[in-house]
Amino acid sequence: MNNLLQGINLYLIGMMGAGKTTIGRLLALEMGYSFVDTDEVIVQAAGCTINEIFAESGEATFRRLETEVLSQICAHTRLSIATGGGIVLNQKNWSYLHHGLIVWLDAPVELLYNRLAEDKTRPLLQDPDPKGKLQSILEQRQKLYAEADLRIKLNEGETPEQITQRILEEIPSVLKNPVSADG
Ligand SMILES: Nc1ncnc2c1ncn2[C@@H]1O[C@H](COP(=O)(O)OP(=O)(O)OP(=O)(O)O)[C@@H](O)[C@H]1O
Ligand SMILES: O=C(O)C1=C[C@@H](O)[C@@H](O)[C@H](O)C1
Ligand SMILES: [Mg+2]
Repeated sequence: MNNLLQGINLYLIGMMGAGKTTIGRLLALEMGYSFVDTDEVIVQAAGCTINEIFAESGEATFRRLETEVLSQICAHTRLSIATGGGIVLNQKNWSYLHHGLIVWLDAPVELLYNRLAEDKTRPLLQDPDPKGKLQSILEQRQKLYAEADLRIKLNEGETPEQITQRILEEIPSVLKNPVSADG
């Protein structure tokens, strides 16, 4: 699997809770890539949590940091990158994402809700109606996520390992110059 993408970066996009961080780590291991998570880089650089950045500086500041981090990451190769769920909102980010292969983890709202109902680390879900909020965010972003090179529809009950294998199997179908089995 080490030569599957010939060094180009793989970017995972999708809603919060879709599994970008979880699957991104596994893909990195399988492909012999390093793993980077834009949310984690932002937290390390800012020295505080995403909740704190949103509360103290606002979402616009978080989005600026996100773009800055992405611009630096995309200068590197051989990376599997888990992005933040809102990375698709800024048009400028697409110029960076398109340096690599973009994979959309497309999860239904019900699945996202089941995973995140007890999770307090996503500021946008601290809402009296978190399921309704997930639904409205997905409606706003659906068309943007659909700009990905590869869409992976997720089903309840599928393990991270199974999803990772499915992505690896589907990647060759969207490569312009796929690597042959022996190359
Ligand atoms: N296939 C799966 N089956 C069951 N649980 C999963 C699966 N994938 C991820 N999870 C769990 O769902 C939660 C959210 O996953 P993860 O943090 O990877 O999502 P994310 O897309 O990175 O979200 P965010 O955009 O907020 O960073 C985690 O608790 C993770 O362990
Ligand atoms: O969907 C979103 O807008 C977000 C998703 C997370 O990954 C974090 O980037 C943050 O909580 C915002
Ligand atoms: Mg994540």
